[in-house]
Amino acid sequence: MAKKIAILGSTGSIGRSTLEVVEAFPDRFKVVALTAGENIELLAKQAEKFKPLQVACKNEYLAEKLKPLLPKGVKLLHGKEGIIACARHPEVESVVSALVGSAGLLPTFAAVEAGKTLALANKESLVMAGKLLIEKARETGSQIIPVDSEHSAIFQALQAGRAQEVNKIILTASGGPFRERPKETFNKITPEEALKHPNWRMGPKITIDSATLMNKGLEVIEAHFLFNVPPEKIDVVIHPQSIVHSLVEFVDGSVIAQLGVPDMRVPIAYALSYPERLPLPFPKLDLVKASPLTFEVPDLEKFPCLALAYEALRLGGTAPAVLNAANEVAVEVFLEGRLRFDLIPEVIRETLVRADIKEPSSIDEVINADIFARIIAHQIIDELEKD
Ligand SMILES: NC(=O)C1=CN([C@@H]2O[C@H](COP(=O)(O)OP(=O)(O)OC[C@H]3O[C@@H](n4cnc5c(N)ncnc54)[C@H](OP(=O)(O)O)[C@@H]3O)[C@@H](O)[C@H]2O)C=CC1
Ligand SMILES: CC(=O)[C@@H](O)[C@H](O)COP(=O)(O)O
Ligand SMILES: [Mn+2]
Repeated sequence: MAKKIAILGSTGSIGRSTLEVVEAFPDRFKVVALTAGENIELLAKQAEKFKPLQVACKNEYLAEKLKPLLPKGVKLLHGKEGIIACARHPEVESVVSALVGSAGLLPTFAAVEAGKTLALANKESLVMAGKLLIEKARETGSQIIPVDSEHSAIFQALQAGRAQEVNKIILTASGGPFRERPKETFNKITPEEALKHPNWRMGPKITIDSATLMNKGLEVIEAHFLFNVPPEKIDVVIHPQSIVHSLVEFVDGSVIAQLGVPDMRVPIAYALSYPERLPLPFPKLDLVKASPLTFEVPDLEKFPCLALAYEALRLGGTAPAVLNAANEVAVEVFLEGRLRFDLIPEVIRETLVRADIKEPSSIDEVINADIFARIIAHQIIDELEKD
């Protein structure tokens, strides 16, 4: 029987890679629902090809434009409610959460609330509301399987031992495009330069996060919530080749790693087929060609975002949500050309100082923290513009 899936964010980098996996295994997966933001032309093409029961896009205006492009019989929804309805669709077994940023929080939470298996790419939802999401998953029996390459690697490596035998988790980071660039020139970095990731083709937001190392910071927080490991047992090591996707060190000193070519279709397929492995028809790793594999200590002075993420995780409560919101604002404004690259961490640091941090008891409280942090971050950017 084909597994029935919903893909939230099917027009994005992860969404499109997921559909390539589905296309390679048409008997294994049936697309029930697809959602897009603004790219309704691509959504219409995907609907034509994969024949979902239901689709949703960002708003009513776009839905009106999408309507005539859709094949007959496909139900059309829009807005947050429409995307949430796709996540909760009664026929859906697995939800791929591939929205970017805080827009992913409510649909991801809805999938977990509905007890779906969650193939999670949208790391921001775990960063914002990790404790609440994990608690809800326990309550509903929803299984969360990571799609993020490092977390997929850790998820696989953890299967080599027991929870109490884990000494530490080691996340690998490529170091991004500015690993070797002198810090004194960071004020001159352009969006075009920062959008050139050395190893992965990804959406713009995560590509900038990789360039600041905030992506690794978000991944430390993601790992903490997914695997219930304290921050002091989560290390980051720079590995410029992105072949070793991450590692787990056990109490006996054994270190178990997962390796592979940098291709997101591999962790996506694993998250969809787990515990099975699919015979993927994609390029495999040639160890000799990939050599040498090298490792370095991250430079926290050059890349303060990583240290800020550890700090937010240690502060707890709404601090990771505040960090995430400030980062989303700073990245957006940087991409608009209105904020210097080297000021991204300054905006985040100052937002954390000014925000009111507390323990959230509901998703609504997390969303409030996100809204207030965005206001503060914009104020800080306005102040910086005046200087
Ligand atoms: N790309 C990668 O290789 C990896 C990504 N991730 C994570 O996966 C997630 C997705 O990343 P990626 O695929 O690169 O991002 P993209 O920007 O490529 O895609 C984002 C998707 O979300 C949709 N979207 C954005 N905003 C909204 C909104 N407000 N309402 C509805 N839909 C919206 C976009 O729609 P549209 O384009 O139609 O506007 C698109 O389908 C992120 O959390 C990222 O950190 C993790 C590991 C690797
Ligand atoms: C593919 C993936 O999982 C990304 O999160 C990737 O790891 C980004 O690369 P960096 O290691 O440069 O952040
Ligand atoms: Mn990753």
